[in-house]
Amino acid sequence: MMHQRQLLLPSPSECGELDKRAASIVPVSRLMENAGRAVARAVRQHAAPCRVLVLCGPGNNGGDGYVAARHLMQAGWSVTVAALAPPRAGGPAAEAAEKWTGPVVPFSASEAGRADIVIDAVFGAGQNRPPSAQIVTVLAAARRIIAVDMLTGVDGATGALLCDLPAAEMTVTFVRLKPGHLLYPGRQYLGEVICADIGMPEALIAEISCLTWRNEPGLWRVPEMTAESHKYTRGVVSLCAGASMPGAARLSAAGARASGAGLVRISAGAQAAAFRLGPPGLIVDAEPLSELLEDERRKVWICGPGLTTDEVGEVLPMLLDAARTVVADAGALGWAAGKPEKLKGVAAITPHLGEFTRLFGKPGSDRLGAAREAAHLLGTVVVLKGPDTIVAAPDGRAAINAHASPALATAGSGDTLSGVIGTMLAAGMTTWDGCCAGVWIHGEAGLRSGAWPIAENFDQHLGAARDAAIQLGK
Ligand SMILES: NC(=O)C1=CN([C@@H]2O[C@H](COP(=O)(O)OP(=O)(O)OC[C@H]3O[C@@H](n4cnc5c(N)ncnc54)[C@H](O)[C@@H]3O)[C@@H](O)[C@H]2O)[C@@H](O)CC1
Ligand SMILES: Nc1ncnc2c1ncn2[C@@H]1O[C@H](COP(=O)(O)OP(=O)(O)O)[C@@H](O)[C@H]1O
Ligand SMILES: [K+]
Repeated sequence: MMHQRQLLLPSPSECGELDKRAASIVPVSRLMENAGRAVARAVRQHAAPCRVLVLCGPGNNGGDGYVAARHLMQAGWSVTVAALAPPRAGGPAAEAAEKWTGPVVPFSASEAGRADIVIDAVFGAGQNRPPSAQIVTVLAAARRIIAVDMLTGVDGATGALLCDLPAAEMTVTFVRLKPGHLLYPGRQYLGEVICADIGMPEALIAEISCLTWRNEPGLWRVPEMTAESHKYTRGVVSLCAGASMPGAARLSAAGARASGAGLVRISAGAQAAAFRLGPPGLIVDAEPLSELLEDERRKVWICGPGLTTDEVGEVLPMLLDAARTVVADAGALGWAAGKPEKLKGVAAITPHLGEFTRLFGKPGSDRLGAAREAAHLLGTVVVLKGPDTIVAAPDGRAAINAHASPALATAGSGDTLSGVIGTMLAAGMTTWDGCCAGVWIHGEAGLRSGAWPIAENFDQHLGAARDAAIQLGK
């Protein structure tokens, strides 16, 4: 099982905090030696011996570059170094540069173009502004790039692109991945991302004030079935259905059932007859919602899939008045467009980027920060869906999900997700844990669904996906 601490995604500034604390225990020069050696090892495993140019910046990222160059040369590779600027005198990078005895060439596009592989050690965690045109031109001339810590031009905190970039084949980072390694658009420029252990004391990692994690089992635990389980302990999920888009509510209900809810009931009102033609295990209620809400066992409600904004307006305020745990999706998000405060009181919202924008405005290049702000503003968990789904809690915690597949990008897939999240909450998980687990299980089902699935296919894999989450979380 992954420990929560192993899943931390420190931002570059949190890494700076870590480096400062570490300095009194492990000399930075030793961490740098380990980092550079790890880069050289990764390069040797990745490619056959060839001509390598190491581009070194003035900071510690450049320092790692000088160390990597030395180790590759010692392994018999043909290596040259080009320095953007000399390292700060007296620092660990200057020490590493002094130990470089091989050829130094100009920091130029022609040198980059001559090399078989360019190692980018220009800037890493210290990037605080866009790279100059000179740096962009030199990187663009490279045939193959391997990045040290982070590709120059990708913001490690947000995954935002700071300039036009060629893609790296591989990125070797240290200690922990950073948010920018998982967040798009940066993620698609990093190639394979490897995280090397460089001897940073684990106890120090537990001390930094980082509230961002990779979304994997271990961050949360999914309840198991026990011999005494009954349908109410497994959890009851209720949904509101509408007249015009019955499919969405049915997909959401199917997602809830297939991910292990004990009982799923759909409040269909006048549409009950139509819903009763659906799967026999789905319980369809025709009674008015006010009557259904008298049953206190029906705590968790999904509101939005398949509902028009008018229909949401009729039911969502009633659910909130009755203090239900509400997962608001689709139509419920449209109902609150431009007035997100209408959603105060719901447990979780699950917008895709378009819905998020209609609620809160364009998130800009820092979606992680925007999701956190939205969660804080509403006091609800925000699941900002996409290839790098972000789950943000009002208290500042955030998880980034990389466990998914573009196979999920098919209409109805979001409805399935709201059902899975409903099941996790009905099983007794906290809202934050349940949303994170739901997103991971949905991603796992997508990964198991083969090529080009339709939303209905995910259901067949949700049980196994939940089981995988249980087993991996042990
Ligand atoms: N996290 C860790 O535990 C370790 C990190 N190490 C390395 O240290 C790196 C961080 O080192 P630094 O903090 O020195 O930062 P960088 O080497 O990334 O940047 C150095 C300096 O460049 C300047 N700068 C940033 N963007 C610029 C731009 N676009 N144009 C011009 N100048 C710019 C900054 O002001 C900064 O002072 C990491 O990326 C990693 O490679 C390792 O050496 C050792 C251990
Ligand atoms: N490229 C992708 N890679 C991984 N997951 C994706 C990708 N695109 C979309 N998804 C996931 O698919 C689901 C789509 O949900 P949504 O946009 O609400 O669609 P719909 O409303 O049609 O159901 C979300 O869970 C989202 O995270
Ligand atoms: K770099």
